[in-house]
Amino acid sequence: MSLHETRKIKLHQPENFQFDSIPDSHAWDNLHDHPTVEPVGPDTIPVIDLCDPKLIEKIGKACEGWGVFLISNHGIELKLLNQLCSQMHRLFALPADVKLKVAKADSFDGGYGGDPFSRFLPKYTWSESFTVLDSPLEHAKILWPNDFSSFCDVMEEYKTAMNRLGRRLMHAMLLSLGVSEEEINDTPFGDFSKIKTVYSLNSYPPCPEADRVLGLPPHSDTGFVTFVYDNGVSGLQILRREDDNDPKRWVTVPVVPNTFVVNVGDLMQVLTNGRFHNMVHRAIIGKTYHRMSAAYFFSPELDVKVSPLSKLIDPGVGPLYKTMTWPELQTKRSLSYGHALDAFKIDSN
Ligand SMILES: C=C1C[C@]23C[C@@]1(O)CC[C@H]2[C@@]12CCC[C@@](C)(C(=O)O1)[C@H]2[C@@H]3C(=O)O
Ligand SMILES: O=C(O)CCC(=O)C(=O)O
Ligand SMILES: [Fe+2]
Repeated sequence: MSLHETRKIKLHQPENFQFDSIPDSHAWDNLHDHPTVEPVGPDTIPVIDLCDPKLIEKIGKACEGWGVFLISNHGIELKLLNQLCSQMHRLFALPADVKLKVAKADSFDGGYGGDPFSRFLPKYTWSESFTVLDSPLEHAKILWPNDFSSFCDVMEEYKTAMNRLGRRLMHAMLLSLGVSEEEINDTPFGDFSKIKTVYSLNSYPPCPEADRVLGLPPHSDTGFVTFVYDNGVSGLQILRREDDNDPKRWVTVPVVPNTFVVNVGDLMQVLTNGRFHNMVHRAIIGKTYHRMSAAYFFSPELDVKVSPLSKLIDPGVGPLYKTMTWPELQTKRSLSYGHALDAFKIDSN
């Protein structure tokens, strides 16, 4: 398969590149719009131990002040996480023509593809991804006709573990805002068991001109929260700004063994009526190491209506967002790049 053919589906195929310098199609010119800083001093991203007696307080502070944090002691076995990384390696090591057999028909489908923003942006990303909606079985049977179950078994275990972790974290986040267990159980998602399973496995191959290419352009995720686990190679950056007077900067998320990065998504901003803010992030590329990550989008079933929780609505101000379903928000996102939530804002005038 030629580079030209793979480009038609807007995909970066590292094995197709024979280059002395990167092709212009992949060279971004606005990567240094804000300075990049290390996560130190005031930019130290919180690491929260899920067994900390002060968990609720710490989570609340991290969500209000940051929108991103790392979690340790999360209860997911290292053995499973190592298996997840091995399966990611196995998947992305497949030849391009095999991976393309399960190419996404549309950017919001499950399957293999480039990044979903490429249709809005002038350049291609230096990445590939495989998105799973519910189960990878159908695709895995095409990728590995004689051995699909080792991939599926690991993914099934990962899904069960992540849904349990997601529920636990959502409870802690809402408890931190004073929403009681009873009130959480009265939400349309009950105890957060009405959850749609969606995750993306991402691959960011190294690039000799790493500072001119981009893995994923800046975006916020649309679900409640996203859990990112990577293979120990750094590359995730978050756009930090404490208040309007603070200069924006890209903070590189540190690699801390056996932790997940958690970031607040659009639907969490809606649910908390703006108390917690979505987090803009991007993925950059390294010069030497191949980064892989699994991003688990903890989000409601597709027909569930999400609106600000009544407990969190200031009576003097009212709700800041209209009721929406996850697909309605995603549809807005698929029509333009950035600010999908604005379409659901309630004008306070
Ligand atoms: C269900 C999904 C979540 C997701 C859109 C998608 O249909 C499949 C991929 C996901 C992803 C990955 C990159 C960032 C993101 C914002 C995007 O556009 O596609 C997320 C999506 C999301 O959070 O809505
Ligand atoms: O690879 C990462 O660290 C981030 C991935 C991500 O932001 C996404 O899949 O939405
Ligand atoms: Fe993301």
